[in-house]
This record gives sequence, structure tokens and C-alpha cells, in this order.
Amino acid sequence: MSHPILITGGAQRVGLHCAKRLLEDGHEVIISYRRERESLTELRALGIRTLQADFASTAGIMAFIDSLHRETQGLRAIVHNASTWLAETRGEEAASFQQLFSVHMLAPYLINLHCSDLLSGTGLRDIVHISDDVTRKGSAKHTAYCASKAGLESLTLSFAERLAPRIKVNGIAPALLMFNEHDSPAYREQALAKSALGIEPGPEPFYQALRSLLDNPYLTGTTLHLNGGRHVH
Ligand SMILES: NC(=O)C1=CN([C@@H]2O[C@H](COP(=O)(O)OP(=O)(O)OC[C@H]3O[C@@H](n4cnc5c(N)ncnc54)[C@H](OP(=O)(O)O)[C@@H]3O)[C@@H](O)[C@H]2O)C=CC1
Ligand SMILES: Nc1nc2c(c(=O)[nH]1)N=C([C@H](O)[C@@H](O)CO)CN2
Repeated sequence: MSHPILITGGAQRVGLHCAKRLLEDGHEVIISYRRERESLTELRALGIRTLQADFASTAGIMAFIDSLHRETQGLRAIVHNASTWLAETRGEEAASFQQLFSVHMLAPYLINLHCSDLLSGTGLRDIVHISDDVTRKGSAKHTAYCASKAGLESLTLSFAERLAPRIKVNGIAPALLMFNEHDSPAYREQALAKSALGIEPGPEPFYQALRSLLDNPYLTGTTLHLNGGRHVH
């Protein structure tokens, strides 16, 4: 019997798509969510287990770790997808940085430390960190966000060494996947022009990248840059 796959931040957009696709591919799925949403009703009806969590504080992360251990005896994989795309607000830079650090680095770090014991069973066992292609060049507008995602890529390397050969640890660093509804036409045009392929791919190519990491027995410590041929400058 194979254990469920945990994907954090699974109540909307990329995480929601991957939760449904993993279920279609025959996996049991557990998601974490921060805010109650309509999508959760559909997921629960499909048999996906949903755990509330706010990773903005150590207490919130540790509470999630407790609830995950109560929810399952084992896991096939942990996908650290939960994220907040925060631009620093003048005067609130420190609070923003701490929130981004907590969600993008402290939560994956503590969950890996306290829940890697759940990664068991006879087949492959995986941890996947979701960072961002922008770590290759830095970001003037999302400086703290970019730094926290770069730190997550460092955790990929460290945990890959620390948990081998029992558990594979890899990352996906996407560039544009899905616009947000408030994105202006000008912003959309500018974002599309940044990659050679010039498209908004949606969540399915991301799922294909996740699938390739989960199914490959000879990949660890690798971050896949899913960026449509994005130029660095
Ligand atoms: N979309 C894109 O184009 C790109 C995405 N990425 C990365 O891909 C991943 C998926 O992107 P996308 O689907 O757009 O992500 P979202 O911005 O939709 O965030 C995913 C989920 O993270 C949850 N989350 C936010 N803050 C917290 C918190 N403090 N505690 C717990 N959960 C939290 C949100 O829950 P709630 O809604 O309840 O607040 C949300 O549902 C992310 O890691 C993102 O950084 C990278 C580059 C481009
Ligand atoms: N948590 C999120 N991270 C990011 C998002 C998002 O919507 N949520 N979006 C982006 C952009 O698409 C960017 O890659 C291109 O403008 C980056 N990270």
C-alpha cells in the first residue's frame, strides 16, 4: 500500500492542480491550506485530506507538524509549495522578511527535520522544494522573497546530502506559471517577453516537472529551472 503525498498550499492555483493530478495518477493526497476556501469542499469530496496550517510562525509550523503526525502513519512524498509573493512594504521590511523566511525556509526546514521519518514504504521517497527562477539573478522588487527562495534552494542541497540514500530531495524553480487576476495587460506583456517561449504555461507543465522528479530514482540535489528559456538579464 503506498502512502499519501503531502502538498502544502494546495487550496488554489498550482498546488490545487497538482493535488487533483496526483489523485488522478493514483496517489492518496494530503494538502495544507491557510484559509478556508470553496475549493476545499471539492477536494474533500474527492477524498483528499485537508490540514489547516499557517507557516508564518514557528508555533504554526510546529502545530502543523503535530497534526500531520496525527493524520498519517507514512508519506510517499512531501512537496513544499506553500508560498507568499510579498513585495516589501516601506516601514514593514523586517516583518515581511521574517514572514517570507518563515514560510519559504523555516517551514520546509522544520517539516523536513520532524517529518522525514514519515517518508517510508518500499518504493521511492521524495521531498520537493518549490523555489523560483528569479534566484538566478536576484530581484529589486521582491528582494526578501527572492532571498528566501534562494535559501530554500540551499536547503535542497543540504537535505539531499543529509537524507540520502533513503530520501531524494530536489527542487523546481519556475518562472511565470500563472498570472494573478489583478495583473495588468502591460504587466502580462512584459512578463511574457522575458522568456524565449513567451507563454503563460499554466500549472500542467509544472505538474509534468514534479512527476519527472517523483518518478526518477537517480535524481537528488537537483533544481529544475522551469522557465520557458528565460534570459538572465
Ligand atoms: N504562479 C507563478 O507564476 C509562479 C509560482 N512560483 C512558485 O510556485 C508555487 C505555486 O505558486 P502559486 O500557485 O501561484 O502559489 P500561491 O501564491 O497561490 O500560494 C499557494 C498557497 O500558499 C499558501 N500560503 C501563503 N502563505 C501561507 C502561510 N503563511 N502559511 C501557509 N500557507 C500559506 C496560500 O494559502 P492561502 O490562499 O490560504 O493564503 C496559497 O493557497 C509557489 O511556491 C510559488 O512561489 C514561482 C514562480 C512563478
Ligand atoms: N507564491 C507565489 N509566488 C510567485 C507568484 C505567485 O503568484 N505566487 N508569481 C510569480 C510571478 O508569476 C513571476 O514569476 C513572474 O512575474 C512569482 N512567484
